[in-house]
Amino acid sequence: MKINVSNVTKSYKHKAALKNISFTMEGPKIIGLLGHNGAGKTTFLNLLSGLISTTSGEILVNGENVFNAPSTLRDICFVAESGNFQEEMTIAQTLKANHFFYPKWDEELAQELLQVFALNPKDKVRNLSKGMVSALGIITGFASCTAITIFDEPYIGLDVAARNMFYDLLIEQQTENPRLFILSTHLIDEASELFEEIFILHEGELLLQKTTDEWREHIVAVKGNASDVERAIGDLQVIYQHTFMQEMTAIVFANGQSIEDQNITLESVSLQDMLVYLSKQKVRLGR
Ligand SMILES: Nc1ncnc2c1ncn2[C@@H]1O[C@H](COP(=O)(O)OP(=O)(O)OP(=O)(O)O)[C@@H](O)[C@H]1O
Repeated sequence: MKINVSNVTKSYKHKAALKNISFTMEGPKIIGLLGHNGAGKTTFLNLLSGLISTTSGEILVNGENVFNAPSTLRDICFVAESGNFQEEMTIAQTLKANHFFYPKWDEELAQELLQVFALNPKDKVRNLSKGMVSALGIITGFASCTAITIFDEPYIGLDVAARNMFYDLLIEQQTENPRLFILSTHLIDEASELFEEIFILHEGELLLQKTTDEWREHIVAVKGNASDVERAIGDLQVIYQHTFMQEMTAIVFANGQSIEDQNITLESVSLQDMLVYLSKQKVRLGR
């Protein structure tokens, strides 16, 4: 499955939620779609799922525009943050409707996960707690077996044990039935080990698209005396820089170049920190 995003802008009245972004996503893979509040993540996911249209530019899924080829939507399951279920339906009816819509639906898995998350199929959606709605979303996403499965903040209201269950399922499903999973979450440190590729949006722009290996290899924190750090980093792209009492920390994009100096130390940068640094400085590292 390949998603081509070309020059996409989405404006709501006078506000541009996405500003001329272009990139590709290709699966099977687990992708982390990250960004602070209002970055444009949900807007992008709504566009990809054909729920709203672009102001300009286009999104193609395997060469097809989802608006021109509605059948493509049967291969995209978007589990929205708010839980996009009908309040008056029971859990059983909700799953049945999804079974009907998604051609590759795995009913056995759906039944198994109902037990795992201890949901009663007879309960109405309107009477479920937030965590139960999240669990229903998780069941729907996995059982849909769609080539593109999207989870937007899938675990609101779920405790750590249930979240860990979600992570385990994600790994298990990616092994048994590989697909393109897009996971948008604010719990970055918790989920960062799962991601194979990372996209960071900020104020409607794409600041970073890197595989996890690229990010780990190329983005480093250089620490030491300010003059030593400056000499060591030379003309490397600086993402963030902070000096306190002559001690400097510079987060740099090394892009394969080695950084050497006896008096400096090199440290890895967590994904959570990188998101903060990139957004603060609005540095764009794209592809
Ligand atoms: N229906 C809408 N009408 C007007 N503005 C909107 C609408 N939906 C989103 N926006 C605006 O577009 C911008 C991007 O919102 P979006 O929900 O895509 O961000 P997000 O990255 O998903 O944020 P969060 O992490 O808080 O869910 C925000 O400024 C938001 O206020």
